[in-house]
Amino acid sequence: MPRLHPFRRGWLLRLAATRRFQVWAARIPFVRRIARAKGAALFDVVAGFVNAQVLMALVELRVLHLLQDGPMAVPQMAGLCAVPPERMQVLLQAGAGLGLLKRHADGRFGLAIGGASLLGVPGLQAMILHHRALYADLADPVAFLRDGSDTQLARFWPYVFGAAGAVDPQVTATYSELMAESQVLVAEDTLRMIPLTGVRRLLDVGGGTGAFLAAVGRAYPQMQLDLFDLPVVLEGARQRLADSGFADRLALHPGSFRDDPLPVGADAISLVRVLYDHDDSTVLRLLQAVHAALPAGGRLIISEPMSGGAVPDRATDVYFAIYTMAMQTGRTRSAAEIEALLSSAGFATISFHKGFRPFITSVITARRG
Ligand SMILES: C[S@@+](CC[C@H](N)C(=O)[O-])C[C@H]1O[C@@H](n2cnc3c(N)ncnc32)[C@H](O)[C@@H]1O
Repeated sequence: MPRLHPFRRGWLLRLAATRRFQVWAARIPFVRRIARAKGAALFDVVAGFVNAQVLMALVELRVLHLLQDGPMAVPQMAGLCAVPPERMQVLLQAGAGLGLLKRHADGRFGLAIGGASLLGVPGLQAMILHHRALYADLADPVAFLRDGSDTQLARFWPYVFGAAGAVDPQVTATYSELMAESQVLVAEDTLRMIPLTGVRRLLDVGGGTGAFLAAVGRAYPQMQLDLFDLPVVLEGARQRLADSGFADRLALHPGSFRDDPLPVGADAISLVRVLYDHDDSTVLRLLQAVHAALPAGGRLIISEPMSGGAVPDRATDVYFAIYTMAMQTGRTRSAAEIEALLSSAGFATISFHKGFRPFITSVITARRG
């Protein structure tokens, strides 16, 4: 829609909210098309939670897996999923409505391309299932907004609160697995946007079990790799990376960036999906520590989903902003906010690279002057 003067825009908004306008709009062909598109978009928002819960049920009941070898009849699926047949029919029909399943002429249901693709995205099913905690927190959204001090999601991810060693290894393993699986797409996009040619040694701070470094290691066979994360997380990384094929160029540095200095010697440092877990003062201290650990001209790469800021973004300003709010400790920042923190920490030559899938990641690079 063309940009309107604020006065005319206010008038248009008041008009659009009247029933008379909507009746008129439905009669005029061109306006009717726009009104229908706006109506459909609005309905998508209204239906969003139900769509998401249908998806949750399909994943939890492993419906997509069950249909991997071919279409099945509703009674058979009902038996396998222990759901009454008439309810299973509704669920499968809903899955087809969402484009995940296909309803065949004989009434059986099979996988559609959408459902098959979902099975192919690494970590996506585990991600979907962990949303149970977020949805529980959002069951009363107004209560959540007024006082979000006790959320299930924060309990799901206790590592962000804990100092090194304060976290249960079992919980850490679950969390690290989820992070490592979902890291594949983040690494793919980050490395596509930011070639690391010329980097001799990369330190990945908060690098989890090393999934990002593994992708870097494969793409840059000469690069030395350093991984810094909480001791309990690096325990998991050690086993994972032992037979990765580049253990000889990888050094693990257990520690907490809240309390310990960062190792020096790398000419580039990456922070992948780290900043949005923490408040501004922790982020500023971390960026100052990164600045201190880099040599003059050293490079920092920040990769995470970012708010659209002045131009609100559908994915990051809804999903990630609410998600990080439920996490309680951090927030989804815009590129401009991260850039301001980088400047305060002493960085120069800061540039923003908007992701081609902003819901996966965007990147900011900066240099120590
Ligand atoms: C959201 S995860 C991202 C992991 C990985 N970079 C990725 O994108 O998959 C955040 C990481 O920061 C680490 N982390 C949190 N607090 C930390 C601290 N105080 N010191 C070091 N690492 C920390 C966590 O253990 C976790 O591995």
